[in-house]
Amino acid sequence: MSVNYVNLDKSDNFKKLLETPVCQIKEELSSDRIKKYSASAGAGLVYNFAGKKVNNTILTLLQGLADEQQLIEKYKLLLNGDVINTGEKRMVLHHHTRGMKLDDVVSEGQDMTKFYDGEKKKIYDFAKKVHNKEILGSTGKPFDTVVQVGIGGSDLGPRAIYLALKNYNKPVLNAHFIANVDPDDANNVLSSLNFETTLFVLVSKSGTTQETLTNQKFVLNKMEKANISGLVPLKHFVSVTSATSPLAADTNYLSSFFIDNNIGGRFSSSSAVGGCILSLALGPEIFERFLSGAREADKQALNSNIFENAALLDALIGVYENNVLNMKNTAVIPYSESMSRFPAHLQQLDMESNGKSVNRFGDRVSYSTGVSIFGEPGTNSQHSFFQYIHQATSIIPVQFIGFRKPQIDADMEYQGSTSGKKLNANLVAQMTAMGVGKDDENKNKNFDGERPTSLLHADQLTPETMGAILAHFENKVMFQGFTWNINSFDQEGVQLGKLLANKVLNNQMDDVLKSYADLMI
Ligand SMILES: O=P(O)(O)OC[C@H]1O[C@](O)(CO)[C@@H](O)[C@@H]1O
Repeated sequence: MSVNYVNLDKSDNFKKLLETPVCQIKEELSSDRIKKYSASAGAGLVYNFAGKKVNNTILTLLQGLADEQQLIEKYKLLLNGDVINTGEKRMVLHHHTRGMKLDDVVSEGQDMTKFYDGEKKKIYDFAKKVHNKEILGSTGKPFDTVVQVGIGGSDLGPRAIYLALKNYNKPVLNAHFIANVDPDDANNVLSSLNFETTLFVLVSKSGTTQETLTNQKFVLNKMEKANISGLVPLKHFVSVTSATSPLAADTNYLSSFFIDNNIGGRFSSSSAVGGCILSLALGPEIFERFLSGAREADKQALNSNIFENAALLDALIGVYENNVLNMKNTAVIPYSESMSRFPAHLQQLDMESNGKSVNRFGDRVSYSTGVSIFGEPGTNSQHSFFQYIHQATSIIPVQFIGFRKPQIDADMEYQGSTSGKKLNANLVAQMTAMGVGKDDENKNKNFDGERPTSLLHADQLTPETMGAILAHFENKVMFQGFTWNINSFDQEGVQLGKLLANKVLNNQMDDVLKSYADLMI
């Protein structure tokens, strides 16, 4: 299959979109539209886009744009192991970690399905032995706690998913996370733990990340200082890394699990990076259900019809908002406290992937790529930054996420309604207020409306739904990257800061760096 990688501004459908009159949500929104404007995301997850500034003309052009930019063909090439990550000359294989593939893919002589399944089986066996108390701490006590030490993609996704699912099924082991090199944070987490019953999962794909290696030392130091008779600190550590990293050579860990360089950090939640902590904390069965939800969403994303492919449609509407309507921010608001860290994961996923200025061939692009993302759970966010979203002069599209049922059967009624009903009443009220607004003679109390919203909804936040939500956004980011003709899978923009931090630590500073350093060190 041959495809053309072409900049967005060369697309005829994009040029037509620029000339097409913008539609008004207030005029379009109706109960019929709310029923009709829905696309399946897989695994029971549905994307409702009735609150978007799109009509049939615009949607037809977005379908044309998807076809013209060969988005589905490019997804298929990615699945089949094309070197899609041109910057790092790598394949992009995170779909394969959840069993989503078209054909077998071989990388460096290795069948990748066998590799990912093999590491997953090693993790499941290890987790079961920990749960069955066949594997014990070095002083002979069973493990009751697991702590992931890692940062960025080695922290955000696994942490968000653990928090999302720990209410669904009581954790087998309680999980904690240490990411920041802030000593107060590591100290806080460690101060509440019993080292004899704690297992640490050190996660670094590169095995060179300064913060993670420092935090490993921090933990080891604390364990040594605790002076517990018979405690062998490294026998409370497993590592998750790539086979080529310096960590891979260290055989002192209790066990080691591997990923490979074809999995980007921010796309690694369904690999051993998420698999190890989530299988230990929640159990292999829950992780397997999570993977099946992600796989369902990946399959749905193969559909070339935008009305049957939520990730594709979400991606295209996002491009339309960014490049035609000039909206450069997106708020992601889950009406679920369990999803409190999911917006933070999306910040890395989306902004590290699509915050680029050059196309996949290294040429500067003349249009904007990526959006800035922020978010907090509702209803808390209503009492915080929603004033801005309702009445500020700049418009921020809102991506709502909601569930019809809570995870725990413990709701109660007060003033005629349950807490869960109040939560979702607020969600639908916000969507309506943002789209339709309210006229008032007092301009201070006037709501213009015309704030675009969408809703990803499902019955309940289950492992399958969580997998589908994760994959939905991964695939959305991928489709947007293809539409903008950029490489979504490298992250050169994070290197300069790392280099300069090392210059400060090694005392190799120029005047500007030295003057800033004098303020802080
Ligand atoms: O897993 P590693 O190699 O420690 O990297 C952690 C994170 O650092 C980054 O490379 C950015 O600095 C992310 O892309 C990655 O998720």
